[in-house]
Amino acid sequence: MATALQTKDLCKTYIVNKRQNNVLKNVDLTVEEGEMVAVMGPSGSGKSTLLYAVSGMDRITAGSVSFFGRELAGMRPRELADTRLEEMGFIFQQMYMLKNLTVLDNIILPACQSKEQRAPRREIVARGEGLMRKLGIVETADSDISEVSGGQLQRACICRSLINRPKMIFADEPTGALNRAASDGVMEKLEEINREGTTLLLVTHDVKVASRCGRVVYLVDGNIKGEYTFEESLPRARERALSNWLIEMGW
Ligand SMILES: Nc1ncnc2c1ncn2[C@@H]1O[C@H](COP(=O)(O)OP(=O)(O)OP(=O)(O)O)[C@@H](O)[C@H]1O
Repeated sequence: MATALQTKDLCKTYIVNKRQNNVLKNVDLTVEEGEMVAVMGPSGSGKSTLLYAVSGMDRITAGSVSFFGRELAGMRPRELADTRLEEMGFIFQQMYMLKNLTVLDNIILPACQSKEQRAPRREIVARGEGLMRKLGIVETADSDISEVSGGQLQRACICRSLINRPKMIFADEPTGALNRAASDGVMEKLEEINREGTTLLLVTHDVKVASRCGRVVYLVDGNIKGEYTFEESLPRARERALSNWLIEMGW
């Protein structure tokens, strides 16, 4: 297995109104291929900033981010955009679906933009429908995005994140807008995708969501304060163990 992601002394500073905000401070994080890792931490600790920095969505201030052995900072803008389109998948709490397209058209959009896939539209449509079937939402293919539930829409976002067969998925609060049942359904699918080989890094506030991952990284004030690797196998035991550990971390 390769190392999917590695940061060394990663720093991110925002300057707002001439005031410097050092959000990430020398973060060293390694995610191996095939892992499913949750990032937790207090509000404002820098979780989303970390996710954006390691996925090339935001420029870093100092340090390095290596994605499957390639330095993101060393890439030209076009190469970075192609890497994000072809090799990374993104899932956000806000979903960012285009309102004037159907659910299926939203899902296949990244494949239509892909240079690597270069598949005829009917093949792309078949792949999109196949993913929708797998995620249990194929009946919503031709619906307008305002006509489906939040849980269905988030599953559609997962389909979209998978359409170009990414090596790694980055998810920012993927279940944040969902009720417990819909959240469990989304997490089951993300676990399944992970079992099939896709590496996942996800930010969450939810102990139940994080307890479905293999490892939890705890961020405080822009630094990794600790990490927890699960040894328990039963869901309840995992949740309890993680809750106890989070309390020790000061959560
Ligand atoms: N685009 C931006 N410009 C300026 N400051 C920003 C920007 N994005 C985030 N910040 C600041 O960075 C800090 C960390 O924000 P971030 O969203 O990464 O935290 P978080 O841990 O994800 O928080 P939450 O759990 O509340 O979502 C905050 O002080 C925030 O104000």
